Formats: sequence, structure tokens, C-alpha cells
Amino acid sequence: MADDGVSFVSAAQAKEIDEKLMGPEFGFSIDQLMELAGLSVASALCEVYPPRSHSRVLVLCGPGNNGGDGLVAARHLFHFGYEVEVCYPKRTDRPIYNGLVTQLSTLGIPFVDAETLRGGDPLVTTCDVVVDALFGFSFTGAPRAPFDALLELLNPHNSPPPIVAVDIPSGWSVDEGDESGEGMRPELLVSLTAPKLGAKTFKGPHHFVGGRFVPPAIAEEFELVLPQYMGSDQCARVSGLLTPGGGGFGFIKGPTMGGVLMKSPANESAEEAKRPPGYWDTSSDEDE
Ligand SMILES: NC(=O)C1=CN([C@@H]2O[C@H](COP(=O)(O)OP(=O)(O)OC[C@H]3O[C@@H](n4cnc5c(N)ncnc54)[C@H](OP(=O)(O)O)[C@@H]3O)[C@@H](O)[C@H]2O)[C@@H](O)CC1
Ligand SMILES: [K+]
Repeated sequence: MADDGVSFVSAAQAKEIDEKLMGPEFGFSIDQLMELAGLSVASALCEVYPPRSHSRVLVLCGPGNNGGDGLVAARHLFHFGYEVEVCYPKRTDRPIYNGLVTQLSTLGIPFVDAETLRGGDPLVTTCDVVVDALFGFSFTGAPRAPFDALLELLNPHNSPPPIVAVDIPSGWSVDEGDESGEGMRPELLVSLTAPKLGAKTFKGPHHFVGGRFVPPAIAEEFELVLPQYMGSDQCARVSGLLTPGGGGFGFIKGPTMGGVLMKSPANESAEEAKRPPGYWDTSSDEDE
């Protein structure tokens, strides 16, 4: 299904695409896809929250591949110049995850446990951005411990720092979105491959698509309308915009909001970059 020029896929379709990519026909391995997914998350974060204004990043990692994307992103963020901390409370004992943990450990990236985060100072005082890599398209039901407590820290009533959600905000229904209206409110969503149906309820100011690995044959088979990646970019900002040449909806590279091109955060003052205007301001949402 395409909306505003980009396809939205169900959890079931996302799984099918994933399996197709890693099947004999296309030959990808999970660590390849995860590396590109995590790199695109780190790239999008760096574009919106540059290290000079948001140097401290906390990455919350869940037990599945969404968590793996978070571990990869943490490594790239370190190399981009951020001070990174990782919370990975339910470790998966498989070579790919063990390797990612070793890579972070050898960089000296600290691992913090969920209890410490829960009992510690408010997140907003200890980090400038939080990456939500807890659950992706395989999340179902109500969040179980210890992730329920971590999600609670990200709830708007706890005034968390800006949240960067990987693929879909954790705790939201993958297909329905923030059904209760009381889930987390990320500022930046990095949808991987294609936005999930639940992303239609995302009202934050920054939505990117990442995971630049979809072969045209898969896009065709699944009738995916994907954003145009520019140059060597690993992520593409998605917004329903009129392209400069006119002729309908298309995608313009560059920070946009509500269909209007904005200054690049890289050119803004640190304070402006920390407070993107219109954050979850539904009153100006003309679609409703
Ligand atoms: N092609 C692409 O786009 C690519 C996508 N990639 C990424 O993979 C992600 C999908 O990964 P995934 O399938 O491993 O599942 P994911 O969502 O991380 O979580 C599964 C874990 O969560 C757990 N769990 C579930 N519900 C729970 C609950 N209520 N409360 C507590 N736990 C719960 C569940 O535990 P279990 O039910 O087994 O106990 C299981 O261990 C996708 O979103 C994208 O980020 C890239 O890496 C590669 C290319
Ligand atoms: K997530």
C-alpha cells in the first residue's frame, strides 16, 4: 500500500520481504542486512542530532534483530564521535550478537543494566538522545519485563530526551500504531526497508527510511514504492512534498516538516537543533 509516495507494509509483509532477501534467490545474510540497517539508523541520527549538540547517546537494545540493529548503530555512532552507552538486558547467545557485543566492548562502550537506568537519574539528565532498538516488526502483545520498565522510561509522562525509534516505535502495534495514544512519542523514526503500517500514526518531525539494500526485483515483486536515496546516503527523509519540478508528490532531500523545507539542523544553533518545532503538535496536522 502506498501513501504519500511511499509504501507501508504490514508486519507479515515485512517478514516475508526479510525472508526473501535472505533466501537462496537473493542470497543476503542477516549480518549484512543488520549492518546496513544499523548504519542507516546512525546516519539518520547524525543528520538530525549532530554530535556537537547531542553528544551523549543511550542505545536500548532488545533481544531480536531490532536490538542487533541498535548494537550496530552504537558502533557507528562511536565512530561518528558520540559518547555511547548501551543497555542490552536480554542478550542473545548467538555468534552474530556475541560478535557485536565484543566489538562494542573493545571500543570501551559501557553497558548499563536496566535496573540501573530505572533507579538512576532521569534520562534527560544523563543523555541527549535515546535510541529505541527494543522491538521491531516481530513485537506482539504487551511488553514483558525487563522491557516494560525501559518503555516506561520513554513514556512522554517521564519527559524523556528525544527518542530515535528503529523501524517502529517499541510498544506500538506494528500494524495499527499507537493504538492507545499513550505510547512513546519519538521525534525521529527510521523505518527499515519500508515504513510499517503502524508508522501512519507517527507524528514526529523526522521520518527517514533506511536499509538501502532492496534489489529492484524485490521492490517490484512486493509492489514497493521506496524513497529515492541521494548519492551515497544510507537513509532518505520521507515526506509528502511537491518536487521542485512539480508534477505530483515526490521526495526532496533535505530537512522538511509539514511539507516545508527547513534549515538543516547542521546549520542551526545547538538549541534550535534540540527543539525541532512542531514536535507531536497534532493541532497543525492538516490530514486530520
Ligand atoms: N529486511 C529488513 O527490513 C531488516 C530488518 N531488520 C530488523 O529486524 C527487526 C525484526 O527482527 P526480529 O524478527 O528478530 O524481531 P524483533 O522485533 O527485533 O523482536 C523479536 C524479539 O522480541 C521479543 N518480543 C516480542 N514481543 C515481546 C513482548 N511483548 N515482550 C517482550 N519481548 C517480546 C521476542 O521474544 P520471544 O517472544 O521470542 O520471547 C523476540 O526475541 C526489524 O524490525 C528490523 O529492525 C534488520 O536487522 C535486518 C533487515
Ligand atoms: K524499535
